[in-house]
Amino acid sequence: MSIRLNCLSNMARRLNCNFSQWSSRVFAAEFDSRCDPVYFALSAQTPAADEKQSLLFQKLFSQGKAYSIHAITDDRIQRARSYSDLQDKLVSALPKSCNLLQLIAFHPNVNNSLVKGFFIQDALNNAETENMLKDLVKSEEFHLCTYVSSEDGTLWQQCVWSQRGKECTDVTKHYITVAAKPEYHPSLLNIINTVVFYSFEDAYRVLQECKECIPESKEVLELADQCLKNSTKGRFPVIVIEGLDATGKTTLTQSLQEILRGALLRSPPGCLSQWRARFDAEPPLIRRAFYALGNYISACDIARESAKSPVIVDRYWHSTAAYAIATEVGGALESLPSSHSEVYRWPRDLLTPDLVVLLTVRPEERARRLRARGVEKTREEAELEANNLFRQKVEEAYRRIQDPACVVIDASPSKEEVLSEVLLLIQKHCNL
Ligand SMILES: Nc1ncnc2c1ncn2[C@@H]1O[C@H](COP(=O)(O)OP(=O)(O)OP(=O)(O)O)[C@@H](O)[C@H]1O
Ligand SMILES: Nc1ccn([C@@H]2O[C@H](COP(=O)(O)O)[C@@H](O)[C@H]2O)c(=O)n1
Repeated sequence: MSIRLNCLSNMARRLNCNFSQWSSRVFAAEFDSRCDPVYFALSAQTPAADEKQSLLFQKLFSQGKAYSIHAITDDRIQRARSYSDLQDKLVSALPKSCNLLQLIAFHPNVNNSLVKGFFIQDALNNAETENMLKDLVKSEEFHLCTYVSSEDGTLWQQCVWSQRGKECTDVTKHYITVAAKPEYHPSLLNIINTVVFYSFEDAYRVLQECKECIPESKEVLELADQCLKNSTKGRFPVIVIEGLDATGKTTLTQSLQEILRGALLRSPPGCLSQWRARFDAEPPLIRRAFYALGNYISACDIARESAKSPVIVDRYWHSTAAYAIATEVGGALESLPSSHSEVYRWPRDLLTPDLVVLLTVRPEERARRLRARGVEKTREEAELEANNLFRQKVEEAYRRIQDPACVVIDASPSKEEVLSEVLLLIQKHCNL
């Protein structure tokens, strides 16, 4: 069986072997991002045997040998980067007999309590797997557990492994019980200020914390320092064009610029282009903070240009938030935060456009355009094409963002038809 990697993310605060820290956490192991995870908790007491529970745990733990592992550090930047490194190590070094799943631990309804790691099923109970995982624990960066059953196979325990001198041994054991499915998907606990930032300061702080490990952050921060934090819009309208890849944003924004004799800007702005690939390679916490700051830097240009002419913007805040939310939230479309959730609010200190148009295109037409263009796709866009569910989630998140909400138009018709529809919208919303 090949290594299967489901949707992934980052870890929260330091985890040690103190049972009290873990006892109230719920764990979720995700077999498939489209289905509900298996939720389980730890218990100090021997739980009553339960046939249904036992069958569920058989599926999870008894595939040869099972392990869980996650990074341990208080530093959120280091934690996010360790998680990414761990993912790379596991994907490249685990034997083919292993199945790699996402494992998260969280306190239900407690924001930012989510801790992310991996669950490993080794069908062949390979010594190589155990040695590799024990080596990782030696670096003291990671916390490793194994899962063992009672003799009759009805009860399961989690054993925490720890480095004692030269030996890595299991030091504590806790019973495992099935936990209730939480009201909201646990990934919602870590959206605000982890992948979506609602103020200049919050995004800026992340890059400040990165200065040592990512020297390029200093240059991005210098650019951010130069921009006015509360950019005020000029008297001309600001029109943002949003949409998934190949929905026609570039085509439309160029036509609008010509017809309205306006300025054409984009987010992230050109001055950040040289660092984009660098930050795209970083974990979501850092990558999303970079894009968030990009919006504030673009806002300065928008403020300046809107004093002189109408401004057309190719992607802005809606893109930053929609992609971040859709990527972070595992599971089905229904797992997205509900329409009234605060995650869809506009940042209080970011320049607000007069009109945001969301271009939507039927999936077949979008795929046709992508093929016709024949350009290399970014990792995320390649995933978009492969993953129809993710595409739907990004689009739905776009639609839910408020104040300003986007006006959705079907951009599947010809370029001329799309342009005239958007010009009508501009007339209606922007007094042009
Ligand atoms: N209304 C339309 N009908 C048919 N083809 C279109 C239409 N609008 C754009 N296209 C074509 O679709 C392709 C993608 O368009 P475009 O580059 O404008 O999209 P985009 O949203 O800017 O993509 P990206 O976000 O990847 O830059 C181009 O080849 C373009 O000529
Ligand atoms: N304001 C923005 C703009 C873009 N992104 C991220 O970039 C990707 C799409 O950019 P393209 O240049 O390919 O159009 C997308 O994956 C977004 O995550 C952003 O976050 N904010």
